[in-house]
Amino acid sequence: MDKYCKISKKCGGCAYQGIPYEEQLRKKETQVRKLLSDICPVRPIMGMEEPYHYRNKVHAAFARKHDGKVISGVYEEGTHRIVPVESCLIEDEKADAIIGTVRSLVNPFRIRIYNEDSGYGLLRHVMVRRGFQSGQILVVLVLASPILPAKNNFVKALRKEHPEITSIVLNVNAKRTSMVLGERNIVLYGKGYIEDTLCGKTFRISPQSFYQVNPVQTEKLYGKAVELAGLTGKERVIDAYCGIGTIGLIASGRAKEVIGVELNRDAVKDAIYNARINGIKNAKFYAGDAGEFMTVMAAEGEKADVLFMDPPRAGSGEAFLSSAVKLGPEKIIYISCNPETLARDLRYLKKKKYEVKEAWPVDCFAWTNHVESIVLLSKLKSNKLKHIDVELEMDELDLTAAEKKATYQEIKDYVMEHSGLKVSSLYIAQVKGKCGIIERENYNKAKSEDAKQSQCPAEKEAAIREALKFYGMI
Ligand SMILES: C[S@@+](CC[C@H](N)C(=O)[O-])C[C@H]1O[C@@H](n2cnc3c(N)ncnc32)[C@H](O)[C@@H]1O
Repeated sequence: MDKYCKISKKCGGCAYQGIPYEEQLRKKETQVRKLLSDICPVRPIMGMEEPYHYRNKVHAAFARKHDGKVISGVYEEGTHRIVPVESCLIEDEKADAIIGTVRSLVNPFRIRIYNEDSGYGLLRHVMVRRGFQSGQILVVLVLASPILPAKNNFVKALRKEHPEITSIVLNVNAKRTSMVLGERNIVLYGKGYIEDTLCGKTFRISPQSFYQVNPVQTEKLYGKAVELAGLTGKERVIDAYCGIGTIGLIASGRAKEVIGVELNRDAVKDAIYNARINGIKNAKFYAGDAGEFMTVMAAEGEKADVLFMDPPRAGSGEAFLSSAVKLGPEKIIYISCNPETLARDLRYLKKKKYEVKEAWPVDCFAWTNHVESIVLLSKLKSNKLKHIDVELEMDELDLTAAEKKATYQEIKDYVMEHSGLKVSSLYIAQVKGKCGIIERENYNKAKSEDAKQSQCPAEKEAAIREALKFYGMI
């Protein structure tokens, strides 16, 4: 039985509240399939076993009500009114408890709450980050000024309730902005960051650095991304939009060289540090705009074998993509949290001699309508057209949208792998016909109308149907 959140309507964070989890997964998979229907086959979505309390980063805005009561939570959609949140089905429970304690300390410590309209007051937000494997906890108090009265006692009181906190940072955000974090950090306790382990590597994560919010799904995401890259140890790999270097460092043991680029300087410092603490010597990280970086690399005639790209929701830009094509990697692994910009960028790459092989949706954001995807692209060989397989007699040339999703050979391979049965193209064509996937006339008919055709046996039909389902064709 799925759990239900009473404040979901006001909060607006979980658009899929009230929808059973299995159905959420189907909706997300269908969404990706629709958006990529003319681009590539979409594999089944990777869902969560326990889709609750997965968010390892929680942040709460603070306000004081007219009666003096302190509340914390999220902004009601489209407004600056705070919806009080004491517990949340997707947030880390320990983080919620820590935010509750900060709330309870505000009045005893006479901390003024920041007022968005007047710009007066001190406490704006609290952000908590928890390492999934390490259990380390970082609390970031976002204040409008660097001075927190009685700060040592405040830290002591917070740690008394939560001795598991490993670091507390005062972040100064004096600007009248909707950005949560300011630029300056003052460490009040501990190291000022947390470390966590992902895919066997340790990562330092500073307050301002990006880190995927769902660690269980992130391991699946990165595992699949590295698997699709099919590295042999000889490759020059680019990790673009690399954050704290996660993907590149995880891939580094199977590559000759890794080059990472990232806009956020704090994240780049983390990436360099992370290479060091993991004893990785074949990775370099650069701070800068990924598009500009790729443009310079391409202009200097550099080459790369594999490109991992994991841009923000807006996707990538023309400068990045056109330079990526010039660098000519054999494979591109595109990781995206926005299937719409993903589809746009894939269309561009498809026109530039890249074959979009397959997409894997991953549910990193249960109960919300967001979905992450990984896509494998491979560079078309110039002689590719000469290698049209005999199976292309079964013609990939005038396929319907559903047909495009898997070739005859892919269906045959799937059937062989999953049921051990060998099936002919004719049988596949017959089953497709039954499923309403329009075939060219001559697939189904023998040359002579009178000639007898063998009919697909029931057992093979069931196996072919299973493959068609797998590829989202029926
Ligand atoms: C979706 S995150 C991915 C980070 C990393 N690959 C990971 O999995 O943790 C996107 C990253 O792109 C960075 N970014 C945003 N715009 C950028 C740009 N124009 N050039 C380089 N990096 C950028 C962000 O700071 C963020 O770290």
